[in-house]
Amino acid sequence: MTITDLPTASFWRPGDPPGDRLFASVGALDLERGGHLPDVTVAYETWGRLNAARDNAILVEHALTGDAHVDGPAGPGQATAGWWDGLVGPGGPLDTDRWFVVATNVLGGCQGTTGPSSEAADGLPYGGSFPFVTIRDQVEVEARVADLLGIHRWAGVLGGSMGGMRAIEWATSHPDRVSTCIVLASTAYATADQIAWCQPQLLAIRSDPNFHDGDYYERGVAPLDGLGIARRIAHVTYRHEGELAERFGRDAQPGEEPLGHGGRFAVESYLDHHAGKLGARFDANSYVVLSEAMNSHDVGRGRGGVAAALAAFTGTLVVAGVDTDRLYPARLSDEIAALRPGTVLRHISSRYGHDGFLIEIDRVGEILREALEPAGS
Ligand SMILES: CC(=O)SCCNC(=O)CCNC(=O)[C@H](O)C(C)(C)COP(=O)(O)OP(=O)(O)OC[C@H]1O[C@@H](n2cnc3c(N)ncnc32)[C@H](O)[C@@H]1OP(=O)(O)O
Ligand SMILES: N[C@@H](CCO)C(=O)O
Repeated sequence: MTITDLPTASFWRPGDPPGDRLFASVGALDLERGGHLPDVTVAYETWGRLNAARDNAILVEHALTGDAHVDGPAGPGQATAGWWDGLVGPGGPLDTDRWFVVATNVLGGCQGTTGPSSEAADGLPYGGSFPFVTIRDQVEVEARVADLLGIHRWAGVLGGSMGGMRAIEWATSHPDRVSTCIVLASTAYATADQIAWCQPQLLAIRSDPNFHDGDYYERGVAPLDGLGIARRIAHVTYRHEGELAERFGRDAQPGEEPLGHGGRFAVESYLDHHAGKLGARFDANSYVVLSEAMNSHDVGRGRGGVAAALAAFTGTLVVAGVDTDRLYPARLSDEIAALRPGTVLRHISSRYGHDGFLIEIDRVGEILREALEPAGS
């Protein structure tokens, strides 16, 4: 296994410079559900310095469409600033004077880590032949990156939504390698409701005539209609009904007449906008692979249930739900706390719903500071 500054996998922008991302080559991987990847590369970013004792490292886990660029200005090849801007830096909640912060792009993704758009052994992108990966596989890959960086035990592993799934899986499958685990707007297992919302999204992508069972890269046309519909469905679940009512009500999109053919309500235009934005930065195959990985999530699967699985973790577990989250309702955080004695239960109050874990930066910062303080003092 090696660390290199050369990318071996990327999507949309194969000619883009690597920016400030780093790349770790973690070797071949046998997957939980039987697939095999001969050569896995992980894109990651770091902030701060690893201390001599190698005990000040924090792993930040991104959500479904996030990436390793947690904080900082937009770099070369990066469309936006970090998705948690303001949390990482000197004096910040993830204080880089104290912590060495690491963020990896997830296995199966499309922002530098091996995924369906990466080159397979035949020199062509995997496309539809990319194997089924689970959250456990993703954590296994991250454990190899930790090995490469010389980090045996993380002072903290934290994330929201799909990132929270990986965080709690870390605490479960590597209990001796995590001091503090922070799980935001997430769950110990994918619920029936989450799997149900996912199904029409995957159907939309797979029904797009440009999908071709995932083998569309060589054809030069991506299944953006399907991906866009998936994002629209998902985005509604990420926001709160009351927020949409307050922001958009029954307003017409300016210049359009929704009470007739073709005109849109403002909220429809808003969803169209988010669909277009995602299509410009994300791969439909990765969307499918990561959605199915989320559906696989259950820390208790094959381990005697959630409570038995979490019993092995003796570090600090902090969970926080968003009070208006209809996709990962706060009751799922409460449930983790009930099943695992000693869990610290916090809440994030937000008008935005699930996306509150991305938007309520001040509250998230408070929770992180409080959670990490004992471990670092
Ligand atoms: C390298 C990278 O790209 S990193 C990106 C990684 N991103 C992530 O991990 C998270 C993905 N992002 C998200 O989930 C969401 O975008 C969030 C949570 C960040 C959005 O949070 P918010 O700040 O609440 O944004 P909101 O949902 O209100 O959307 C604002 C956008 O809608 C647009 N909008 C608002 N109303 C309308 C309307 N009626 N019609 C069209 N567009 C509209 C705004 O102009 C704005 O556009 P912009 O984002 O292009 O500037
Ligand atoms: N808005 C988030 C939601 C997923 O939790 C994302 O796109 O990653």
